[in-house]
Amino acid sequence: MASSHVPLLSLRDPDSPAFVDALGASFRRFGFAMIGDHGIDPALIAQGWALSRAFFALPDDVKQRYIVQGGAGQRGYTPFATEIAKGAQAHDLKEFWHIGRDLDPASPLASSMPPNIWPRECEGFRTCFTSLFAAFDRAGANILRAIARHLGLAPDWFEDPIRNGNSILRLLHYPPLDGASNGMRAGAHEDINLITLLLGAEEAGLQLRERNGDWLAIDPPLGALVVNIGDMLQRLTNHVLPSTTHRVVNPPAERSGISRYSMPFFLHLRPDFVIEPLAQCVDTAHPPRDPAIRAQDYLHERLREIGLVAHEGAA
Ligand SMILES: O=C(O)CCC(=O)C(=O)O
Ligand SMILES: [Fe+2]
Repeated sequence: MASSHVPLLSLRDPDSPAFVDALGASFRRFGFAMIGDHGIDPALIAQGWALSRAFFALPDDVKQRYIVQGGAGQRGYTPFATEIAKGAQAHDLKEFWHIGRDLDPASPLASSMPPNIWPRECEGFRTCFTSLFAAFDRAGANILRAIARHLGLAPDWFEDPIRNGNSILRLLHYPPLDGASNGMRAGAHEDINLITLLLGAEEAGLQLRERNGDWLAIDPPLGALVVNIGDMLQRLTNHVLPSTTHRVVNPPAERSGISRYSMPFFLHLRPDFVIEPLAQCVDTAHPPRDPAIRAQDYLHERLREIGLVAHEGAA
């Protein structure tokens, strides 16, 4: 079979027609892109990795103090084997920490974006991840400018829809496998949000599902950003840009004693933004596929499906 791979792009000039074309082509083909030159400070990223390792190395009873009861895993700590991919039999073999946007508590959006919590045990955590959140937010906005151009929209089209977006920075830890583990590091799923920016995929395991059903390993060079389309952008573009199914498979025996760490930034729309297919992506041959829905309502529907929001009556 002809080899296919996700090309490595540079974000040095996000408005250049060459970048816009290459990014658009990669997203249409794979729903994924790889960006080497993303502009996020390597020293800040290195500090982020060190703090993530330090937090997950804490004893379970300490980590569990940072579970936000009734918070749908949107802030703080979510223990090992809590999240489950939609329709999967076994829970994911991962634990994670979520950081959201620091919003003025008086903002009308504050009810759908709870305040952050911070682990006392890890000095510098708040400062580092507040800066990293802002850096991912900027890189994401640049990628969305290129996506807007690719779709024939004004380059600043996404600026207002993502202002005060309900984005989340996730620190992920996939612990060593003991051999008896039932399930997968992350079962096959699609991301809920607009686009995802992921660091850490150089430790093998991430795979995307090609249109023909084959699984394709994502193998970025050290430090590169893996970017993928989520369901909200798929809905907005009437499926022109596909939200591609992906998973994280368990390592071979010789790597199974090693933790895997990754850091996805789920870039979300403003909670009150209404997602409906763009006129640029609809014609008689391609009628609208999905009904209009508020970003916040869609998020809640999906969080229930993956086990993070309790079912009706249990909340
Ligand atoms: O850890 C990875 O490489 C991917 C994580 C992922 O797909 C997710 O958290 O949605
Ligand atoms: Fe994902």
